[in-house]
Amino acid sequence: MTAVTVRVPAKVNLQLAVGPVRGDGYHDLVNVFHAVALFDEVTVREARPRAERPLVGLSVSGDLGPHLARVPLDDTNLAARAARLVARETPAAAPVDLHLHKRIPVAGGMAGGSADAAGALVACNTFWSAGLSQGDLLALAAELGSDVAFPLVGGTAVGTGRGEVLTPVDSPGRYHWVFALAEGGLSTPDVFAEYDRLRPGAPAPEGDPELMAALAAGDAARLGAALSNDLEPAAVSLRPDLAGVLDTGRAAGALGALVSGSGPTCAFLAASAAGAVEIAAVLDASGRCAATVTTEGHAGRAEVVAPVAGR
Ligand SMILES: C[C@@](CO)(OP(=O)(O)O)[C@H](O)COP(=O)(O)OP(=O)(O)OC[C@H]1O[C@@H](n2ccc(N)nc2=O)[C@H](O)[C@@H]1O
Ligand SMILES: Nc1ncnc2c1ncn2[C@@H]1O[C@H](COP(=O)(O)OP(=O)(O)O)[C@@H](O)[C@H]1O
Repeated sequence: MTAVTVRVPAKVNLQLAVGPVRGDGYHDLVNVFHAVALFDEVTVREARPRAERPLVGLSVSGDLGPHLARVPLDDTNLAARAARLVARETPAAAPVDLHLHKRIPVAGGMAGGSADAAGALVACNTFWSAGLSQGDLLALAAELGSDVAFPLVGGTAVGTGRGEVLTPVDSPGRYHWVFALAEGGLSTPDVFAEYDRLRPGAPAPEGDPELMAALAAGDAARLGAALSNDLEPAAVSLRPDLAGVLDTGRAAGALGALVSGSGPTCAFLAASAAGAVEIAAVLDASGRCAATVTTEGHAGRAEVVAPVAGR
């Protein structure tokens, strides 16, 4: 095999209930992940011959403008870390070049780095014929971050613990989404710290039965009304301009609106594909966001799209 490409989805959180800070610095969550059809692609190929061949070489491309420069190309890149974890389990692993083609905004609350890490786990497992099971990959994902396991499962799933313990949700609905992308990003730890400041003594997180009923029924209007994110006040406190973005999308007819994860991307649920295009047009014309993306959910999990056989 000379190359493997894995396509891996972004996420939005349909519910994000956040408990008090734990002894280890994390927060217990009830995190309803929903994969959307906005994909990064992770390609692994045999490393080009060069003077010094690191185990994992890294390059990045994409149309994200200035966002792309904020993707680290050193050992801290989550996808490179993921590749090295697979190599740890695969003594015969030969050096590879890892390429990330990014469409998911960076530090946008849509788990782009986590998606790349999940994609790298799947791609390296395939490329090196490492033989790791889905359970093995989920365990490695949890070592990398709270959000890395979800793209290995895809669809819609409830995350508990710090978000890494996943229970898939059966949902027949096909939902139409608009994402309003922001200039700049928000740091996830900063948003959790602002949450602790705004809400000392938060209660233990609880799932929302109304949201689960809306998902089971595939009822977009009901789902829109049930969307919730405990981190939203913290994200808006750090980025007050997001309040205007949310109001603009709501006034344009969104069934529901919320900050995605720790933000600053804002997500809007539309009644139809045409409705999503209209909401996006209003957001674009408002000048309140950097760009918009319309797409659908839920999307599938990380999957190999282009294995290239032979040498
Ligand atoms: C908020 C969420 C919602 O899905 O997503 P993003 O907005 O980042 O996409 C996640 O919980 C982010 O998960 P992830 O980005 O993987 O975070 P991690 O690397 O595990 O942790 C980074 C930091 O975030 C905080 N953190 C993260 C998860 C959690 N359950 N409690 C926390 O307090 C901690 O300060 C931690 O040091
Ligand atoms: N492959 C990657 N893509 C994007 N960011 C990455 C990656 N690896 C590490 N990072 C770092 O992770 C931070 C969070 O990025 P990202 O996962 O895109 O956002 P979020 O956690 O808000 O969903 C970035 O600011 C960047 O420094």
